[in-house]
Amino acid sequence: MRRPRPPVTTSVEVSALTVRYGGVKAVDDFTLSHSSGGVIGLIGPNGAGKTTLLNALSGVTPPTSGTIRVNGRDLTGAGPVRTARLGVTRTFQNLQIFGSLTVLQNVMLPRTARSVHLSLGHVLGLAGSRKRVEAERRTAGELLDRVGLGPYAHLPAESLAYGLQRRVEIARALAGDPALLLLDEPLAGLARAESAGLTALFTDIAAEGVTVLMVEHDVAGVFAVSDRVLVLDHGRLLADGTSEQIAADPVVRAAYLGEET
Ligand SMILES: Nc1ncnc2c1ncn2[C@@H]1O[C@H](COP(=O)(O)OP(=O)(O)OP(=O)(O)O)[C@@H](O)[C@H]1O
Repeated sequence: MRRPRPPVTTSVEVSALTVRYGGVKAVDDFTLSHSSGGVIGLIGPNGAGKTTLLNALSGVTPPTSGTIRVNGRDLTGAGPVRTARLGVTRTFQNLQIFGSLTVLQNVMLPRTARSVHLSLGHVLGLAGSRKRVEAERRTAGELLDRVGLGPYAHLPAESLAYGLQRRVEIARALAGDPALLLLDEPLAGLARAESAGLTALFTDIAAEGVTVLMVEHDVAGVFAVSDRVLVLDHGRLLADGTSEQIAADPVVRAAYLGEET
C-alpha cells in the first residue's frame, strides 16, 4: 500500500479567467477560491467550456486574461510541463496512455522523465541511477497497488480492459504527486460498477490531501462523489454549491437539465 500522505490543504485561487477563441469566449471571467480539498465536480451542457477550463488550469491552453494560483504559486501561462511540476496534473477526455508500454512503465514516466540525469544514467547503467530507478519502480508499484492495478503492473497497458486503462491514466497523473488533480470525463464509457469503483477511488485520493476537480457528464456520479459542485454555462459560472444545493437549484435545472422554472 502507498503510505497515505497526511491531509494537506490545497489552495486554488482562479481569478477572472477568460479564454477566447476568436469571437467565442469559451471561458468567461471564471473565478474560484477553494481551500477545503475534497472532490469538486464541474458540470455543464455541451460547449459550456469545461474542457477549455481544464486545459487552462493544466497549462495546455494559455488564458487570454486572468490568473491561476495553486498553493500560492502563480501558474498562469506556465505551460503543461511546468504546471505539472508545480502540482497540477490531469487526465484527458480521450484516454492518453502509452499502450505498448507496461502499466508500470506508464506510471514511472512522469517521475523518470523529470530527470534527464536519471534517464541518461539509467541508459548508461550508472549504479546511482540504477538505485534511484529501483526506488522509482517501488514507488510506482505502491501507487499501482493503491489504485487496484498491482496485478497488471507488467502487462502492456493496451491489453487491459477500458476501465482499467482509465485507472492507468489516473495513476500516472498521481505519480506526478499533484496538489490538484484534474479529471476530464473519467466516468465516460464505464459500466455502473466500474463508475462506482472509480468514484470511491476519487474519494480516497481526496482523503490523502489531493484536491480532485472532475469534469463529468454523469451528473448522478458527480452528485454522489463531490463535496462542491460548479456549474458552467456559456463559459460562465452559473452556480456553485453542495450537490444537494445544485440538484435543487431552479436556475441550474432550467439551464442545464432543461426544466421549466
Ligand atoms: N480549439 C478551439 N478552437 C475554437 N473554438 C473552440 C476550441 N475549443 C473549444 N472551442 C469552443 O469553445 C466552447 C467551449 O468548448 P469546450 O470543449 O470547452 O466545452 P465543453 O463544456 O467541454 O463541451 P463538451 O461537454 O461537449 O466536451 C465551444 O463553443 C467550442 O466550440
